[in-house]
Amino acid sequence: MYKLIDGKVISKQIKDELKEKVAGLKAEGVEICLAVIQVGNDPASSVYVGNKKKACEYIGIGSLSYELPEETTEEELLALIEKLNSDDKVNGILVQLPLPKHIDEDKVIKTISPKKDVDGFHPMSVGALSIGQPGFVSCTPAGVIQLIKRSGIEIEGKECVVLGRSNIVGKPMSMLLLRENGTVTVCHSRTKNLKEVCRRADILVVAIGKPEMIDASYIKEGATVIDVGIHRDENNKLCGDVDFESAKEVAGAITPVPGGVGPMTIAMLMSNCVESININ
Ligand SMILES: Nc1nc(=O)c2c([nH]1)NC[C@@H]1CN(c3ccc(C(=O)N[C@@H](CCC(=O)O)C(=O)O)cc3)C=[N+]21
Repeated sequence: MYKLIDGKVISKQIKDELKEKVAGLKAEGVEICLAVIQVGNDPASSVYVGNKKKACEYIGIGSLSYELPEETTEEELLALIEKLNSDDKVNGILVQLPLPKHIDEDKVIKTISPKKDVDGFHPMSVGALSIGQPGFVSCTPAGVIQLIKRSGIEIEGKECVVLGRSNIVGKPMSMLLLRENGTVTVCHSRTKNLKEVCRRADILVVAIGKPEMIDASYIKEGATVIDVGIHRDENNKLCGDVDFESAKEVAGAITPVPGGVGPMTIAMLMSNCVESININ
């Protein structure tokens, strides 16, 4: 019998803890504010941005939202970021990705002050994580660590396999598992014997970006399986990178999609916003 790792329940716990902290800070006269920038009106992005604003409201964090037209130039976006960088009332800046093709994402990410980089995407934040110095940690991998720990699953000494090597998930995920004293293997689309490598894992984190690719045959009996993927099929139904129905037959603990990692990403964004007061 598998244990369902419920991201809705755990993210609610975290948000409630943050809400209390924020109320305490308010009583001392400290206000927190997140600026959210969206360029264009991709419907999926609008849903995420809306969820972030709702979470801010719930916790008591102020939010400024900038909905810029698709034709916004890179210069205009960078100028807005510079303005928010030097605005003392703004603690965190989030630029929703992906951006329209005419805007250089790397340039945008580098322009956000590392002190306000609540997404943890700035090279300074990534570098700090890799050498164990304080800085913002990318929200999705941070959320995965919370899911594992708050489910009472130990990471130290475990075989951890991360499937995927993106800058936003796979790479920071491997650094975080290492920080927790896991033994970490990162694999990807060119890995030989992928199935065998995955089957070594006590903890398997899947962020490969292929709908329902990982079935029971990739999973060791009793392993913890965390599914970072999120896809929408032709009937608008959400699914992950893991074939849940198959995987649950062998996994010891597993996250669903939706209701797994997704809600944690937003909870950890809120956590980074609260953390930002120690950095400013
Ligand atoms: N600068 C930036 N930072 C991000 O953190 C960022 C981004 N850009 N661009 C897009 C991705 C995606 N992302 C998600 C957040 C919440 C859910 C989430 O709450 N998912 C729900 C389902 C939501 C639904 O119904 O669509 C769930 O899995 O249960 C999913 C995905 C943050 N991202």
